[in-house]
Formats: sequence, C-alpha cells, structure tokens
Amino acid sequence: MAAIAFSDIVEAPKALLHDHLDGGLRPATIIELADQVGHELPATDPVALGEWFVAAADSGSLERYLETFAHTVAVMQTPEGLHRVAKECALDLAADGVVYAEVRYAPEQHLERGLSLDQVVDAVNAGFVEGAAEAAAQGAPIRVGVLLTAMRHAARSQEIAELSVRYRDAGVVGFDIAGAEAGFPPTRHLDAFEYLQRENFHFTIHAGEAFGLPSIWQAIQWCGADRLGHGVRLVDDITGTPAGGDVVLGRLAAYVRDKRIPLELCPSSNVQTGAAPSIAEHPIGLLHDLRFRVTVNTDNRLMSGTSMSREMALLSEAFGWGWSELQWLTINAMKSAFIPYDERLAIINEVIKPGYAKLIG
Ligand SMILES: O=c1[nH]cnc2c1ncn2[C@H]1C[C@H](O)[C@@H](CO)O1
Ligand SMILES: [Zn+2]
Repeated sequence: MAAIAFSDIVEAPKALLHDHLDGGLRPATIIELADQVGHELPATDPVALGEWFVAAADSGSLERYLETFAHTVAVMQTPEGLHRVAKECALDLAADGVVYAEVRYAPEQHLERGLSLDQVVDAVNAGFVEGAAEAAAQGAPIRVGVLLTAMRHAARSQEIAELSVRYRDAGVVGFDIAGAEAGFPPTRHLDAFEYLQRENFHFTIHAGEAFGLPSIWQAIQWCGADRLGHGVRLVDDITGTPAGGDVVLGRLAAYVRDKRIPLELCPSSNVQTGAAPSIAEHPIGLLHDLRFRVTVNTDNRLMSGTSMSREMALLSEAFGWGWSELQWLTINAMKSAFIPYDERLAIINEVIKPGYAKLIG
C-alpha cells in the first residue's frame, strides 16, 4: 500500500480524547507570557524552546517528563494567560483537522496568583469558546469538551470532582486524575470517584503508563473508570502473538476487551517516558490486532513535538495502516467520547464518515 500523504492525514477528520492544555502551548506564547509575568525560561527563542521541551521530556521517566510542566504552568496563572492558551489550543487542533477534542488540565495548578478554581475554569472555557468560533469562521469547525484533572499526589480530588459536576452543563464533560503514578494509586481518590458515579458523571484515569496492571485493575474495578488514560501496560496481561495463533488474555485484559473499555493510547509520549521502546514496538499494534477499543492521542503536543496528524502518520508508517485503520481509530475515539450519545453519533455520521469517504475516493 502506498504511504498516505501527510497533508491528507491533516485533512482527515480526527477525534482526540487525551490532550493536556498545559502540554500543548505554542513556544512563542510561552515566551511572551513568561516575559509578562517575569518567569525565567531555559530558552528564549521559540524554536530553541520547542526543542528544549522535547529533549527534556525525552527522559525515559514519567517523573522527569513531568518536571517540564513547571514552565507551562507558570505562565498559566492569570485569566488572560489561561484564556489565550485555551483559545490557541482550539485553533491549533482545528488547523490540524481535529473535529472533536477533549482537553484536560488541573485547575488546582493555576491558583498561584490568587485565582479561584471557578475563575480558572471560566477563563479556560471562554478561551475555548472563542477559539472554536474563530476556527469555525475559518472553515475548520471543532467541538471542544473539557476534562478537569485532579493531581494524584495532592488531596483535592473531591473538590475538583465537585467543580467538574458544577460545570457539567458549561463545557466540562469529564474528570481525570494525572501526575506521577508510582506510589499514588487511584484508590487514594476513591471518595471522588464514588461521588462522580452517584452523580452519573464520566471520568477517565491515567493508569498503566508508568505502573502496571495493579493500577489498571484499581482504576476499573475499584474506581469505575469509563476509560483508561494510556492503559498501555495492559499488554503485560497478554501472552503469545496473533501471528503465532497462541494469544492468551489474562482476566483483566479479557475484561477490558469484553467491556469495550477505551484505551487512550499516546504513542510518542509513551516512547519518551519509557512506557514503550519505540513506535514500531508500541503495544498499539497488538492491541489493534486483538480488537481492543484503541484510540490514538497526543497527550502533550509541546513535550512530544507532535500533533494528531503526526501520531497517525507515525502509526501508518510503522504498522502499514491505511485509511480503514485511521477511520476505525477515529470512530473508536468518537464512540468513547464523554458527550451525549446523539451528539457523538451526529459527528460520526455527518463529519467523520463523509470525511474519510471523500479521502478514500
Ligand atoms: O501522561 C501523563 N501522565 C501523567 N500525568 C501527566 C501526563 N501528561 C501530563 N500530566 C500531568 C502534568 C500536567 O501538569 C497535569 C495536568 O494537565 O497532568
Ligand atoms: Zn496524559
């Protein structure tokens, strides 16, 4: 099969479930905002700063990868900064052909200059609304839903869960926990997850990225996660290969596949943190072959120097995936989104399927 042109992948409608607002800033914006608030950066030229983020995040360790966020979070402490970053996020995703995006961030990390949690959420929401309106006017409509994240090492998850529910009809579509995984199991936040279930709200949990099966098991069987943020280490519960005809799924892997629990896989991010050795050896190939509910995501576009189109191009090249696989991944993501079923269906039938049909010809 001939390689798919990158420009065609950009044109293809894409759905993104796992993208961090504070991991996707434009380097030039960081420089301008840092100047305004007096934050010192490791580089002051946009190209050099972008390269610094990728190199520093390319650490082989989730903990060191996360240290780079100090420079983005520092410039997202004012309503203007938050608004601008959210607006540019919507514009950048739309320009990359993303038609549906769930973007997450942790409001508790944006209180250093006196903002309240509500002021943080209001500023970000307004930025997304403005960015989406501008993108639509430019002919690239995008629907953005927000996930509010609580940091797993901190103790504010209940408060953030309540904040998410309060904003459920005002742009927030779900909840998440993130941060260093080892030593901070999801069950630390069980109260928050039980509260969200009682409220019929949706949540995903970063699990099975830097820590293995116990974290995934807790996220699903104790906390009731709708989706898994990463979940890539689920392969530790699978033996054999489809080619060898000897694949055996352990109980947990079988449960995740049987229940169609979506995996928010982030290939480039996983290679940087050491969760996968390379794109070609990324477990997404096996998980796709075994028909798990696989989705492809960017995680942090700045730290990985990536985009949705680039992630798809890398996978297409590594695994020989063509339009049918890229469409399958996109529909998987859209089916797994946290917006209402009828709205998901409308995007699948009115945007995604016609978009791929046009490209497939
Ligand atoms: O891939 C990740 N795993 C765990 N935590 C992460 C990942 N990417 C970003 N984060 C953290 C750092 C951010 O400051 C926070 C909220 O977006 O979430
Ligand atoms: Zn993440």
